[in-house]
Amino acid sequence: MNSLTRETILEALKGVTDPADGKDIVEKGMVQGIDINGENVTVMIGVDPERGPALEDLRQNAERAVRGVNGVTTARVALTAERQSSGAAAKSAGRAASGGSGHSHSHGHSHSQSHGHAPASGGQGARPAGAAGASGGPGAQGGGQRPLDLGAIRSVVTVASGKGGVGKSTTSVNLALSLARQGLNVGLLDADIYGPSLPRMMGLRTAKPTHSSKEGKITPPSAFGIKIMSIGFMIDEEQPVIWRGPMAMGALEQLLRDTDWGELDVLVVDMPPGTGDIQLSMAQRVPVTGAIIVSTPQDVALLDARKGLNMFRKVNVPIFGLIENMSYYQCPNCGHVDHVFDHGGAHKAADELGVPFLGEIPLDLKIRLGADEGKPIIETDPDGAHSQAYATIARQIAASIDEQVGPRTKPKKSLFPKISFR
Ligand SMILES: Nc1ncnc2c1ncn2[C@@H]1O[C@H](COP(=O)(O)OP(=O)(O)OP(=O)(O)O)[C@@H](O)[C@H]1O
Repeated sequence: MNSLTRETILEALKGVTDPADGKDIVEKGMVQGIDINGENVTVMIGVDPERGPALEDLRQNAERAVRGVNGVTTARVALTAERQSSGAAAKSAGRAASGGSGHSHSHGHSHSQSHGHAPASGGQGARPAGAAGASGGPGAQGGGQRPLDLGAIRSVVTVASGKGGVGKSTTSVNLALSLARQGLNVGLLDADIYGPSLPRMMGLRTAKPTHSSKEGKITPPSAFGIKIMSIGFMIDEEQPVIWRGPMAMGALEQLLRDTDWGELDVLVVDMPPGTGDIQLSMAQRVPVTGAIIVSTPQDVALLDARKGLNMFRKVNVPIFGLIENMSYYQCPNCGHVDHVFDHGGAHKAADELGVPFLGEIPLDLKIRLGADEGKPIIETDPDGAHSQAYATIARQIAASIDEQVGPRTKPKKSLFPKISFR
């Protein structure tokens, strides 16, 4: 059982000072995020982007401090920009200024599980469109936020959950693979910039993106025929300062836009858990074609799932439906089905909330081991019952995509602005 806490990490970081004034970085509110994943700790430190290059010592000191905490095996510290004027943010991200860029980062605190400390995005509405713009204009509420132009990406499907640990990433991976097996060109974006798990789940722990021959673009690693991008590919001890300019959301936008995705029928986005600012920002800035909510059968998770639904509704993102994960346990020997939790809750909730129920995925060791070992069950047991369950859901998603953006046509040429990764 992991005994590491946010408090222990913060305590260690108190010994790290900002060379500008000798004050400790915790006191100064520079610690913007702490993610504890077993014995692996990732810390985000907010700095003025101008000072980024001069603060490598500070970063290394912080990394040493965290590594020195009892129980920590891997410590990663990344510098990110704490404050930017909207003009500077727009320039550095090569995009029109968004409501998210001129925020004041009031919180000097950190997080461990909620992942919810991205800049607030000004609370403005999105224009939820198919990535090709097919369902365009009418969804706008409040204006102000311009969704990114995703060029040759035909649709974007976000996989969200009201709380962590419900199996959202596992579901994203298996649905992406299932969609690919159904003949779609699929990409997978790990939007959980604080606790990225897709590199591990796709067997790409040591993979790295490379520079693309297309100017300003990076070629993402691929696994099982799917292109994957994750901040997890960049955060490591050798190459630690990855996005000192843009803030959390800006980094995510860069990942999205700088990646040479090629032509995709669907980009599956594994959202960070919860319904905080980054999720809202994502839903506003990315032209999401549809959202899927993953929930476990427990009531509390369902309450959280409702929050997730409401968030997407608020920004007019079509909800493709609810999935109940770890729904039941089927004995691998005798086939007996055991409803470990209060089975069927998600189905009932979906009915009450007027959203489609997409299906249920059993609690199964094979699914867990597959995800944890980078060998997703869709690949290891493509014809098994669990893969069939994912396939049934994937077919509904493919149909919903077609409903939103129209049947497959030749994707449009990318209109991404040119930005460089620093
Ligand atoms: N259907 C399932 N059967 C068995 N184990 C599962 C199932 N779905 C997910 N798991 C396991 O549950 C754990 C949490 O899953 P996962 O990381 O996908 O959740 P998450 O909601 O993305 O979590 P986080 O909020 O931390 O990003 C993992 O160990 C995973 O292997």
